Amino acid sequence: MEGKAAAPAAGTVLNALATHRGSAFAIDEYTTATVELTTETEGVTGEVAGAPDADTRLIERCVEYVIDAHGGPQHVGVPSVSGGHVRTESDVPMASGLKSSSAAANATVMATLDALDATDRMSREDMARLGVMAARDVGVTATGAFDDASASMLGGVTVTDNDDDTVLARETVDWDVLVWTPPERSFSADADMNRCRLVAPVARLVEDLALDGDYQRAMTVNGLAFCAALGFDSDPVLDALPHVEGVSLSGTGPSFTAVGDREALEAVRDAWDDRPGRTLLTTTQTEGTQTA
Ligand SMILES: Nc1ncnc2c1ncn2[C@@H]1O[C@H](COP(=O)(O)OP(=O)(O)OP(=O)(O)O)[C@@H](O)[C@H]1O
Ligand SMILES: O=C(O)C1=C[C@@H](O)[C@@H](O)[C@H](O)C1
Repeated sequence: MEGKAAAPAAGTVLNALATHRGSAFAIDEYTTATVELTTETEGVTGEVAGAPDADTRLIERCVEYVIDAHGGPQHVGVPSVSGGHVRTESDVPMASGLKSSSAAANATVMATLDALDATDRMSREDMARLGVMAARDVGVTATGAFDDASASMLGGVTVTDNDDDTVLARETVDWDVLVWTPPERSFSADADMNRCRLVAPVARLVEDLALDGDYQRAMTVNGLAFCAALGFDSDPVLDALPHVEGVSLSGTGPSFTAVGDREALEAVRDAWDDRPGRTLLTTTQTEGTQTA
């Protein structure tokens, strides 16, 4: 029994760390999960291609949850599924603000369902919720990050309430996207929630703008507020503002994303290329997570 799925990374419109309401958009960069299930051995093992020391608890827990729900004798007969192995391969740098954890969880949940021939037994929103449950269990998230998970699962841009894991709004968007990823990492679980709560009034304004569909201005206000709250230099935002309306720190950093038309983003790239790390010109993604 083998299944495979690919989930897109995402960028931030509104960081949920202040109010637990967030907004994110899917981008055309992927994490792929391959899952093999067995009826012979007990337990689930995980592997991240090219990163032998990576923490695999999130993807293992995702497989376990899907087996618990859909791998029993009533679904697959006897013997039922008892274990498996999951391997991820990713273009999305880990812990860089581009929602690597949500992409890994979504790809793994859908790949496990694919291995069970059961992708039609769950709604896509519920698949994202299962990944969020696993992320909460293993402690890789601050709020559950349903904003990131839903954007990566459904594609387009979503606005969510991460306390009850509901989608408040979803739209498809067609933007070019510039990403700058510095060499450092920044784990969401280590973010200073107390400092983020200080910018809650600004986060509520960003939410209003996002729910009005004014995503790009929302993003920029978010970027300035969360650079201050999370201790990141806001100069990358200022570099971009002569050229685009939408630019922000993504997730809990250190990556930044800018959105707009390609010519404007090429001008931003000239400025961001002087910084250490890598820049990438890509686009938004509207299909979300898919079997591969
Ligand atoms: N390709 C992957 N395969 C397996 N697990 C992964 C993968 N990518 C990320 N993870 C898990 O997610 C954790 C990083 O989560 P974290 O939320 O800090 O990063 P992020 O999602 O990239 O950041 P942000 O939420 O700011 O965008 C890793 O420690 C690992 O547990
Ligand atoms: O771990 C979390 O709860 C989050 C992490 C970041 O990606 C944020 O951008 C997101 O809104 C919530």
